[in-house]
Amino acid sequence: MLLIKNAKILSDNQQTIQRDILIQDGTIKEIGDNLSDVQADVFDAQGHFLTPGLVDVHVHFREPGFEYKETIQTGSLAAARGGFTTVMAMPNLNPVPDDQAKLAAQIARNQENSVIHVEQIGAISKDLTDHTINDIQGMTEAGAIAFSNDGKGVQTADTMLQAMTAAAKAKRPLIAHLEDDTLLHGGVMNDGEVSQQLGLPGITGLAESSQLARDLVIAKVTGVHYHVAHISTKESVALVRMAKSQGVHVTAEVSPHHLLLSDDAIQKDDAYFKMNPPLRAQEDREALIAGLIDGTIDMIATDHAPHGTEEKQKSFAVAPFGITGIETSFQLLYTHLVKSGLLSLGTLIDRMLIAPVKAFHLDAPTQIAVGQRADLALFDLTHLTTIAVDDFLSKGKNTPFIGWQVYGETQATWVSGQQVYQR
Ligand SMILES: NC(=O)N[C@@H](CC(=O)O)C(=O)O
Ligand SMILES: [Zn+2]
Ligand SMILES: [Zn+2]
Repeated sequence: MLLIKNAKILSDNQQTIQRDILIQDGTIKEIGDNLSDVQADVFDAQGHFLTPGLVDVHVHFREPGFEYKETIQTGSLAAARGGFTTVMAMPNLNPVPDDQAKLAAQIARNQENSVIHVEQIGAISKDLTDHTINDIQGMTEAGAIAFSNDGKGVQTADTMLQAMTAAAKAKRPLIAHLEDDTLLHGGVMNDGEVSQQLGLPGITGLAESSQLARDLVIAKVTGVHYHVAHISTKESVALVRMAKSQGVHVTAEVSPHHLLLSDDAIQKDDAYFKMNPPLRAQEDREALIAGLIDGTIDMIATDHAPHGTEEKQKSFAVAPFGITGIETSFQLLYTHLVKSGLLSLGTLIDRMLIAPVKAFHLDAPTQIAVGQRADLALFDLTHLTTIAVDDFLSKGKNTPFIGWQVYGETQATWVSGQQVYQR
């Protein structure tokens, strides 16, 4: 038994109230004032903010195939340090989980090596590239939570139509990484003034939004739950807003880095700022924040994309796309969206927990209540700390947020009442 004393939790009317929480057999048994239990281990939360563990629908844990970047173990420990207790893992692995047996093996591997809950996303098509649609029904039966070719765009309307039809039939969401290869022209960062100044080839926002427009009309016809990964442009936000108003079953996620940075933050050739989609213009960033506030963008997902330090220290032109993010997301967003007055704490928790659980029908608690599984995270909202790479549990040290000053440091994380992270 575990007794968490003096925790601040969100009340029904979005205020924080101080409570003690008693946990037995992995479940919340009692919530009250001045609880005591002689048999329980006591954890003093010291007035910090306690929430159900956060949920991230977009992470890359790299195992199997790229264990030098991350493993399921290091990725899940990093997630726990970020206050996350449930994540959805992308299938750009080697081998790619693209059939029923491989998907089942990947689920077993996740379960064996992770300290948190990891749901597995299956690949849409063979090797994430050619046009053979995988066995969506078979992988659904093996436990795939959704389907995506993340890392690659689905290039043809025909492939997308087949994939959406199969996913709709299997009642599984289809997650789109939007990227039209014919519009890339070798680009490595956002196409604009900054790319011109740095002499780096640009990626037009049309590579994302034109494919999104195509997908939304196909999604409407098929009735699939269509989810937009890492939305990055103002045109894409407008398209999702319009599609929602027309009853398309569409949801969207935005990453912390697209909310907090734009391409003008890139002042030199530094590949820690290189990710896909790229950091866009200031007006795109503003549209993303507005979309997050009005609910056009349903949720925040980190797109935690760890890479080796050596490969990320290469030039922008050749380094791999992607930044690590799961350990820093809550504190960055709390500091720069909540403390700054743009969002309430309750809305941030909605976008990082409640909305993802609802959209993907995940088995994860969304409130601190008696009978709920004790997946919990404790954050210190009052002390300022500095993001330091030496503190990372992820193998990936590649983030442009190193050195940023933030509130909201994780103090502890529990999964089913078992502590999986302690500051
Ligand atoms: N986001 C990235 O820049 N990279 C991701 C792939 C992806 O999410 O598209 C990766 O796997 O490294
Ligand atoms: Zn992607
Ligand atoms: Zn990704």
